[in-house]
Amino acid sequence: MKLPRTQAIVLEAASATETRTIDTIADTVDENPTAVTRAAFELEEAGLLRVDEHTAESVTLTDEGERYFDDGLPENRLYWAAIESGADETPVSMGDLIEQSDLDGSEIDIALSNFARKGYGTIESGSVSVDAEADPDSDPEAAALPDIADGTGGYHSADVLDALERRGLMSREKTSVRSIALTDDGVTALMDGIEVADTVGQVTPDLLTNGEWQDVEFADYNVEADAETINGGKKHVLRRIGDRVKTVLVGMGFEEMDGPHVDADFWINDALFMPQDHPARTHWDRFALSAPERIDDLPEDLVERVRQAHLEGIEDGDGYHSPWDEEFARALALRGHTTSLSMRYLAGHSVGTLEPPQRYFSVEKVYRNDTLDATHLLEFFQIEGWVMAEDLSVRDLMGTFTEFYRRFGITDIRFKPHYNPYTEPSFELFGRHPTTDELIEIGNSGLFRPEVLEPLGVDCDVMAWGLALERLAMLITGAEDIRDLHGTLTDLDFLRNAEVIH
Ligand SMILES: N[C@@H](Cc1ccccc1)C(=O)O
Repeated sequence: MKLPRTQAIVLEAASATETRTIDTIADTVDENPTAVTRAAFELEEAGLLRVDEHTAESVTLTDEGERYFDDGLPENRLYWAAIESGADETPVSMGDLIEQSDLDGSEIDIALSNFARKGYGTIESGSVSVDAEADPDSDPEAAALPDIADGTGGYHSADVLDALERRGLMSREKTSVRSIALTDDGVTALMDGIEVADTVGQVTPDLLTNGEWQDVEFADYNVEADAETINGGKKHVLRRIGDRVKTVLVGMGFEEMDGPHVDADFWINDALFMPQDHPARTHWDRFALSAPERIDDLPEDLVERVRQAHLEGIEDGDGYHSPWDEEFARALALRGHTTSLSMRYLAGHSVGTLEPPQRYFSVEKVYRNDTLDATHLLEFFQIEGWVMAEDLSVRDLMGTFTEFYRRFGITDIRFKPHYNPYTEPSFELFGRHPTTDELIEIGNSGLFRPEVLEPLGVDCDVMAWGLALERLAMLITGAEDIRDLHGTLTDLDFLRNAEVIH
């Protein structure tokens, strides 16, 4: 029988009496496992081999585990230091021991709790005594570390592996292992003799340049063969959705704004007619800067007009009549919303005075001192936007959102009357989560009040909004916990597989 080279050597390396893993075969024939897998599936198709698949668990040391493998477990180091200080005869002061054992920071706590757990001795009112009979070197956790390090740790008892995993010294990973064995037909084929056919599995640069590709016979390509999954680098799902949002908004005629992440309270709050004693302006909610503490320059005329609006109100309105302090307005903080950018643009401070009609947006990070939970992060992306035109109404606002979300396949949008110091009327937006069916808040919006617009020098209508990119991402991907999307608890499988419509 004639077989392509890889198939021939794989068949010869296989046995009828025992199954051998692809990795073992790959080692024996000195080929890469992917090529061996491909050949094995082709041989299976020809009825010459059986390919079995099962999942196996492999265990590896974490960085911390590696460290203890090199230096010894902290509790063992404490034990030996104690023995050396004679703590098997008379108790020794803990402070001295810690110094001698060279344990640092978090290792001390780890050493103490495991020392007690493993019965190496007792710790009483600051003194340590050890049990001379204890044998930390044959402690099963210590004994498992070298084996895990060289890849044979899987044979240790589940209890020991569990304990190491709980301590964060080891992690388990499931891998799928394929093994092969000869079928009867395979044995017969081998006995009849195998010849290597001149087929080529892959086009190489050499074949192309020397022209041989014209003469060689190519191996059939099995598109159904199970191949190794390669997780290549890709843009983060949130970034992909953010990019899509930008494309959609640009398509709807919007231009992009940018500006500082750290900004003066003046732009973040005062220009928005947020009273200086508003609860959101306390240290509870904002991340204030200590160096530098204040912005150097603010546009003086504008500051004066904003101050007037706060104190006395504008023509048809009434101000807050509460104190307004320019120093307070100069304080710097991480922006809690990107409406600071809208203020800079509307004031003519970023790209000069703007005449209606205008449409602007940004998809940028904002920072809030919130409590982390399934729907809140301390930093998130806001989709800020505004439209400046004559005679805008709530209908325009709703129409814009309906249009925007429709581009992402989201058609069930609800509006709830709301209050913002800077918009009137104001609406919160809700969207239905595709898997939980719950309505989740996805944004906040409204028409800027004259108290905001007049000092900025804008004499037509401006409707505006701040939408949460992460919430949009939850609606698009079905993620139920925002922490799956970014942060330290991200679900890697989710990030690898989540689809974003482009
Ligand atoms: N700044 C608001 C969003 C918003 C922007 C503009 C107008 C109305 C609302 C928020 O962060 O929730």
